[in-house]
Amino acid sequence: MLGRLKKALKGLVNEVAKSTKEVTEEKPVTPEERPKEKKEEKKGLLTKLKDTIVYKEIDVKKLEPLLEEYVLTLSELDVAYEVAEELIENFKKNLAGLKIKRGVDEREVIEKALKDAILGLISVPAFDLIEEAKRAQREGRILKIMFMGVNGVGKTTTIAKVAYAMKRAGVTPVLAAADTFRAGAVEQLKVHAERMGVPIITKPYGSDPASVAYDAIEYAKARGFNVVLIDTAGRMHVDVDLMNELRKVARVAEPDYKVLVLDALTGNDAVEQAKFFDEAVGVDAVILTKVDADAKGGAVLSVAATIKKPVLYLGVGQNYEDLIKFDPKWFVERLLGEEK
Ligand SMILES: Nc1nc2c(ncn2[C@@H]2O[C@H](COP(=O)(O)OP(=O)(O)OP(=O)(O)O)[C@@H](O)[C@H]2O)c(=O)[nH]1
Repeated sequence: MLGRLKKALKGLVNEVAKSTKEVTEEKPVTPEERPKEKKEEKKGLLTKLKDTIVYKEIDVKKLEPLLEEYVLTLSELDVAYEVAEELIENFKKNLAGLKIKRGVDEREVIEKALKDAILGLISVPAFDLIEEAKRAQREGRILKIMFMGVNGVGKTTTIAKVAYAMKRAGVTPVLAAADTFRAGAVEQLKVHAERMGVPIITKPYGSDPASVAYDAIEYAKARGFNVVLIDTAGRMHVDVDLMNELRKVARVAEPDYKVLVLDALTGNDAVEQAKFFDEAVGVDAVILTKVDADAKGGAVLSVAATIKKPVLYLGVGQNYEDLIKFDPKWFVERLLGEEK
């Protein structure tokens, strides 16, 4: 998971660490720092030590070619080019003027500069769907979440994972099988619903998806459920009909959150999909799937940095439990911290 990106970033830290140089600076001695009268005779050596401070700094200018090379390295690992550029630019700013004191591990300081650069790109206010579900239940209202995404990204599996997590937290959701475009999709979601013991509202193949969402909300109201998870059809994002259909589902269901499911393995295309869906329908948050199978790792960074919408979860496998909460700090630790 994220293997190659991790390796590249560690490599970058090492390269930068090699280019630190020692600086010796004369520091004027203040009267308080002057040795006391009695010790006057020993003054010579002591004063000299006190007068000079040695630290290391990084010649960022000299590093330019290396850093530029890293923009390319990162973009080969699915970090969108503009994100890679911004990341390196921020890293450069964090390095400039750094004074690494004697005895301090320079790698740690450089690592922190890189971590901060990444955090600056991906830290956007997030929310927790499970906590939101619990809150809706406490307040006796209905939380509506609409899931979107192109074919095969893992949308149905992700809805099942979210439903599972909610059920475990004590909130049973109602599923709305509003992907009436693909006959198999309804069946697939039904299998999950039965396995987990959560209600599902379905309609025959070809029915109006907005009406399925509407019925599921009515069902939840009538039976006292507090969450409705709406599946929608996955087709290519450039499909105009699909986008109109999604807008209609959104208009009818008035979801609290529109969550876009993206596949980490699609790399830069995930970023394009995110932009497209955001412009066409509006996206509140993202869930990134198949991160377990993603050796490159850049998609997570790119998506979070490009659309400035929170990544809520990462899908890390095919089981219901394989959904982990995404936290930017956890993510940078995972990338640059100790091997876990
Ligand atoms: N390794 C891995 N596989 C996943 C993950 N999430 C989903 N999958 C697999 O991806 C494949 C597609 O998942 P679906 O849930 O059917 O995808 P979908 O987006 O609903 O597909 P459509 O219904 O065609 O739109 C399935 O084989 C899932 O098991 C994940 O986080 N990791």
